[in-house]
Amino acid sequence: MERIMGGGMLPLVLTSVGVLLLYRILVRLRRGASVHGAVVVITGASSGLGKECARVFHAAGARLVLCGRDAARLQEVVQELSVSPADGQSQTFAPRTVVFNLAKADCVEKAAQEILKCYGHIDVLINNAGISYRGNILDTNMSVQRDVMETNYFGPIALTQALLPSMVQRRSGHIVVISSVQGKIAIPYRSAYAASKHATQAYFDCLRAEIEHLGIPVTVISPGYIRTNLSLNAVTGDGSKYGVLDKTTASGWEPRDVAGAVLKAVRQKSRDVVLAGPVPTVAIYLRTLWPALFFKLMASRARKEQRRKEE
Ligand SMILES: NC(=O)C1=CN([C@@H]2O[C@H](COP(=O)(O)OP(=O)(O)OC[C@H]3O[C@@H](n4cnc5c(N)ncnc54)[C@H](OP(=O)(O)O)[C@@H]3O)[C@@H](O)[C@H]2O)C=CC1
Ligand SMILES: CCCCCCCCCCCCCCCC(=O)OCC(=O)COP(=O)(O)O
Repeated sequence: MERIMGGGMLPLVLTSVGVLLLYRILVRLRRGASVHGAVVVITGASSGLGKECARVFHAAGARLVLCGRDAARLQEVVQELSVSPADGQSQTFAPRTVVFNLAKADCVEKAAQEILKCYGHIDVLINNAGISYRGNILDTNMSVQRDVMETNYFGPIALTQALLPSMVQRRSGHIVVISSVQGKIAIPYRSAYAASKHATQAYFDCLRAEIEHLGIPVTVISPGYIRTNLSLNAVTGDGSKYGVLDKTTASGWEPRDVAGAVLKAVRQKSRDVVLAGPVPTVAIYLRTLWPALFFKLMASRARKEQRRKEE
């Protein structure tokens, strides 16, 4: 036995241990940084993707600050999380809540101070809250165009700018925004929504470049359809609620899976993530590489939708 260990076995054991260590290092690098104990702020945490993000970050041991307009719905999420299981060995923390309306400029600065008071600092800001829109530009009030911009663009950037100085001071933090495939391509009858998401993409791309040297990453996530209440809550051209669960939304990705991808993007500090199937992905490339064809396809889509409405 001794002869075997001294001769052929020892190098074999050492090589196996080396390979195992290398494998564990690679797995850890792929998984990225842990969020255990990290202070993670999530806007729009009362439903849909925000609520699922709350679930996965909570399970991973993050200290959450959940934001939304409705205190009672946020408390329901806190209750649900208090009985939801931790991910493996992680210790979990009871979430805090901050209630405010992102579309009201004068509320955001005060809310940012309240958020900072929860733990004294924040590690990750996930700008998730948003509303959608359905309408023909010809019949859409300017007030609706502005309102969608307030919720989807001005609110998130105001919150980001209010929280950023504390991250810069600590030279630590991470800004995430949930945009959409419609931040990369514009589809007909979604003008307010697509414009707000294009503006979001542009702002956070600028921010990424401006703060990279401070070690604060910026992640823009652009999902395709997700099975949430987004279309039910969408506004129409006259400001009334659309109130329909579209087929595209109902057959979209599971919010849980998208939230898992958000956690992965945070751990890996990804810069730009598109979470979509082959058709939207090809459409994004087409918009840049063959715009004339893309515009024809969009015009044809608009005509078809118009005919459907007239039938
Ligand atoms: N579902 C989809 O197909 C897709 C969604 N997205 C994006 O994902 C994000 C989450 O949407 P989703 O979960 O789908 O939709 P939901 O309608 O389920 O959730 C939207 C969330 O935003 C919050 N919110 C809306 N308006 C405001 C406001 N003025 N101030 C503060 N919070 C507000 C709502 O909270 P409350 O009403 O309680 O205040 C709610 O929690 C959005 O940015 C959306 O654009 C991107 C691609 C596809
Ligand atoms: C394989 C050949 C493909 C050729 C490309 C044809 C172009 C087809 C257009 C595809 C359009 C995709 C739109 C996707 C939109 C989307 O995923 O939006 C996500 C949302 O934010 C949903 O919000 P909404 O309120 O609109 O439901």
